[in-house]
Amino acid sequence: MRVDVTGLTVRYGDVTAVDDMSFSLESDKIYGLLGRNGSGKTSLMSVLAGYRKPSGGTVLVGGEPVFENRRATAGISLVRHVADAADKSDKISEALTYAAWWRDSWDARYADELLELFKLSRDEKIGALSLGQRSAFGVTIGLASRAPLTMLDESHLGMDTPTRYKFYDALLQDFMRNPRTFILSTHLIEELAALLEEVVIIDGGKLVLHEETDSLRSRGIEVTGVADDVDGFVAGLTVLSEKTLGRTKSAMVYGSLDDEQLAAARRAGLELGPIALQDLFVHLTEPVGETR
Ligand SMILES: Nc1ncnc2c1ncn2[C@@H]1O[C@H](COP(=O)(O)OP(=O)(O)OP(=O)(O)O)[C@@H](O)[C@H]1O
Repeated sequence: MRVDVTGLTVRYGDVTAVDDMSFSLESDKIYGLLGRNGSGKTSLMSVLAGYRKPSGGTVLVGGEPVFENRRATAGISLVRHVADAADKSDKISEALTYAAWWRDSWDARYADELLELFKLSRDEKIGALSLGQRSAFGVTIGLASRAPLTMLDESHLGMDTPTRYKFYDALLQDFMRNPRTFILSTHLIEELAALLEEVVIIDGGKLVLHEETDSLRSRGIEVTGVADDVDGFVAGLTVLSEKTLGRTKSAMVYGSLDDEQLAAARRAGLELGPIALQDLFVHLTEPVGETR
């Protein structure tokens, strides 16, 4: 499902959470939505889901405005950190019935498969679930909705590492079987990078960049080698982070290297690799003057 956002503004009283934002997302791709705390991710997704009326600008999903448009919102699923569609005293089975009622595209058999994958029982009360289990239940609702636009807001919260990887695998497998547009908001870009075709970074309610993940990686480079050689090589370059292990050092450098620099790196026996996206993200959203 295609998404077109033009001049979108979301205000809460005096607070501008989304500030004149414009971008378009194509159908059937997995997008990462990245932003620091309070950058406007949840506000943006709430408007895309039709939960909230924009204060200004337009949002079209599949070419249609979404606010108070039942036909458009039937094709959209937004799962926030907690299973907010469900009453905490509801059992999982009751919450699933509600989710199924709301969506034409709901796949009950797939929901059961996901419950089994995440080891969730239908008789469990939502309020009795741990944070990680609630997140897994949210993912179950999000994936089984099979909505043409599915948005998962920090859906990995509280999940342990094996569960997060189960979630990523399930999402990718289901995306390949049933392509649709996913927007995944996350702080764990490194873990998700293999899934994300494009990344949207926002900061202070503004769009910072919208770029293919591979092209984002080419904005920097990791330089590894003997510590003194690395230090000599990166002098004068923008270094985002450094790690030292014994005599070996790795430095994340922002920007690309020219042919001369590449040749110098080879001569010095330095290894060059892709930059850590997490470091790039921090750099691109770092307030001026802030150091880590
Ligand atoms: N209901 C509200 N009333 C007033 N201000 C709000 C409300 N919801 C969000 N805000 C403000 O809008 C801004 C954006 O918040 P939003 O929740 O959209 O950011 P976020 O990127 O999702 O944050 P996080 O990563 O911390 O969840 C913040 O300054 C926040 O304090």
